[in-house]
Amino acid sequence: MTVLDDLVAGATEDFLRREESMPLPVLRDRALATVPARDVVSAWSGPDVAVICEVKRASPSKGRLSRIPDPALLAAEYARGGAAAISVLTEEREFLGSLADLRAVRRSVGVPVLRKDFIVSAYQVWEARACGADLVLLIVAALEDAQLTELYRLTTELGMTALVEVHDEAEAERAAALGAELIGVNARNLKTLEVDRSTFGRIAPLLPESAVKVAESGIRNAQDVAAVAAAGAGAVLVGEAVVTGADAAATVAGLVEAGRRAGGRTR
Ligand SMILES: O=P(O)(O)OC[C@@H](O)[C@@H](O)c1c[nH]c2ccccc12
Repeated sequence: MTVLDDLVAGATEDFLRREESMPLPVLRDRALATVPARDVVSAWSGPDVAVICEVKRASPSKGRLSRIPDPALLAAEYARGGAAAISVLTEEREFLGSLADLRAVRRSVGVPVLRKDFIVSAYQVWEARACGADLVLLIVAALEDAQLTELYRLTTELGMTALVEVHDEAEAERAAALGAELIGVNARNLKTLEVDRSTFGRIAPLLPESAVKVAESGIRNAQDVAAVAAAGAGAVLVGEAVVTGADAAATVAGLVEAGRRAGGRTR
């Protein structure tokens, strides 16, 4: 079993347990009664590199990163620093997240919110919407083509945007074939947990020009933002660097400023 297999197995067990207390028809009614999803991609099509900041307490590779007693407050700090969106890890076992975190964050900010989890079933997509999510992560490495297509369609039908995550050339091809408009390139190999900062530059040229490309993992500072921007990133997704810094809003503002410079604008 790879780390990814383990995470998927755990997330599956957990959603099946939740489904026992909230059957799909009930969840669907909730999701359909939730405020509509916020628009994502059109807002990020300008020259600036959008900065997506993550609420991340822990990870399998690093263990505990930050306590984050109040995710809503942290997300508000990210937004104050200029974050274009907030990613909320809802995986409970290794990342110590929850759907309650997602709901709280969605209420506290005006920018789009991503449910970051190991999504392998329609149930989890409905859950995301019922908690207010505007985006969901779909990890190509965790999904068969038929599942990927089904979950992508459902996400779009519910008015949300899918961030389709790839790690290698073959996955890039599958994301392109899907017609995904938002594609994340994860520099962390979910099988080995190693970060390879050359990943984005290698994979991005294989993706459709029209897709907004998100550089994920291992972004530490302004130089890292500039490097992926030069390789075609329209957005960056940052976790560790923003949860471990002393002043989250200031750290985010520094990355946002780097994203503006990369886009050729200064203000
Ligand atoms: O903390 P970092 O290195 O800035 O990485 C953030 C984000 O890219 C990472 O948390 C991530 C990317 N894809 C994932 C899939 C599942 C869980 C986590 C992730």
